[in-house]
Amino acid sequence: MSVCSLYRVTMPCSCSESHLGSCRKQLMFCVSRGKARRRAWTRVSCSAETRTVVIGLAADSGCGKSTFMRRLTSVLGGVAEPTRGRNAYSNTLVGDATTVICLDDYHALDREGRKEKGVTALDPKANNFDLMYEQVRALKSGVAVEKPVYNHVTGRLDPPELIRPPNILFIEGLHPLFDPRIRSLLDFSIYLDISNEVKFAWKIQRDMAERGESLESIKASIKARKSDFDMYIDPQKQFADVIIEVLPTRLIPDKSAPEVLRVRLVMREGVKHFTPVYLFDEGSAISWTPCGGKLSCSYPGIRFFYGPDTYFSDEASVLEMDGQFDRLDELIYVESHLSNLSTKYYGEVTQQMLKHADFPGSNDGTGLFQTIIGLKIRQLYEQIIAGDSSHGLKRKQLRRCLRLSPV
Ligand SMILES: Nc1ncnc2c1ncn2[C@@H]1O[C@H](COP(=O)(O)OP(=O)(O)OP(=O)(O)O)[C@@H](O)[C@H]1O
Ligand SMILES: O=C(CO)[C@H](O)[C@H](O)COP(=O)(O)O
Repeated sequence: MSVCSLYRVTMPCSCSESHLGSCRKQLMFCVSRGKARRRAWTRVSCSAETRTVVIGLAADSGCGKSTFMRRLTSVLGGVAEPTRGRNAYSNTLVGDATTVICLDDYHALDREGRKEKGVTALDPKANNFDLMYEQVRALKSGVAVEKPVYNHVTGRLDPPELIRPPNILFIEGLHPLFDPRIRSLLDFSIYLDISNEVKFAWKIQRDMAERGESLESIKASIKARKSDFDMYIDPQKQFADVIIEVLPTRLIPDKSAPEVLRVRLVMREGVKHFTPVYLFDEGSAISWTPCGGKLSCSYPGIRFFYGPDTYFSDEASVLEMDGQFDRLDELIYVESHLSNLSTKYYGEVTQQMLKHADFPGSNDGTGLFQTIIGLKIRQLYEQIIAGDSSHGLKRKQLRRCLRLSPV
């Protein structure tokens, strides 16, 4: 009887039962005289995959990126927290499955340098796109990086921090969609398009109430950034897969009331792993005023609209919500009329919204659409990983990526 050496092979497989993990199977087999004799599947384990999915979130400063990120990381499992350890001024958030890096960290000119050269942080000259590209590319391929840290308190660059590749990497900031090399690394992209009236209202609320700035200085800062915003930030929306537009309501005639919002979720057609959400009937144009016995609406009420549209000459679907909810638990009524939500169980959108009822925008379309995008990103991630796994099962590829180790 020949002596048999035992080998173990680890290979990917699909893992529907896992939340955000992926599945690895181990095959034990016995080799004698160069031939595999006996084999047995030994273990199926759900574990973090090395594949990093990269999502870009672009918006001007004070447009709700951090608030959006808090919702997203909650939907994706876990709370994203500041990186523990060395730098208290780190801008990075690390969660169980996600890492959020803020692209302010790639400012090539610090506050003093920008002042000397007379440029704003929105100007590409003030940012190091080569390094941004190299580091996002490294993380996407599973390699940790030493990322710079821009310190918003001192206005200087601090010593770099170590960033390990997560399951999902969010790059948020002023320019995630600016450089074509970086755009090519993104699996999905979002642009927050906040109208001037609303941006102004949010900025006043934050910078006056929380940071003690004067109304005059806020106005001056918005004015000083306006031309660079129009030139370098706003055009990025043409490259986004999904755009969330936030505008004043149309429900109150002759008044731009930024406290009541009309929010439009623009979803480009044909985006890989993303199916647009629809109301009642896919592809139809529908206007819906749901305020009746099942949804309490005080003045000025709520109006939904859904229909096909074009965005920068591309086909898109738009879902719009104007107005605000009185009672968040009644959102289930709206949720039950929406399709393609990528929920895992009935009422998941409502449950997520109730969980974070204290976040800004929870009673209007901003919170609702951010939550839906979170669920869509979760599905996108799972589909990408499942795709990798089933490809991994193809024999030729499998041979290339097998890790063969004697037991
Ligand atoms: N959906 C919303 N509804 C109402 N207010 C909001 C909403 N989102 C954000 N805000 C408010 O706007 C202000 C800016 O939000 P946030 O800090 O999330 O923006 P940001 O884009 O991360 O800003 P920065 O880039 O300057 O750090 C905050 O005061 C926040 O409460
Ligand atoms: O636009 C910004 C962030 O999105 C900031 O203005 C930019 O990062 C510069 O920061 P600071 O004003 O703290 O020097």
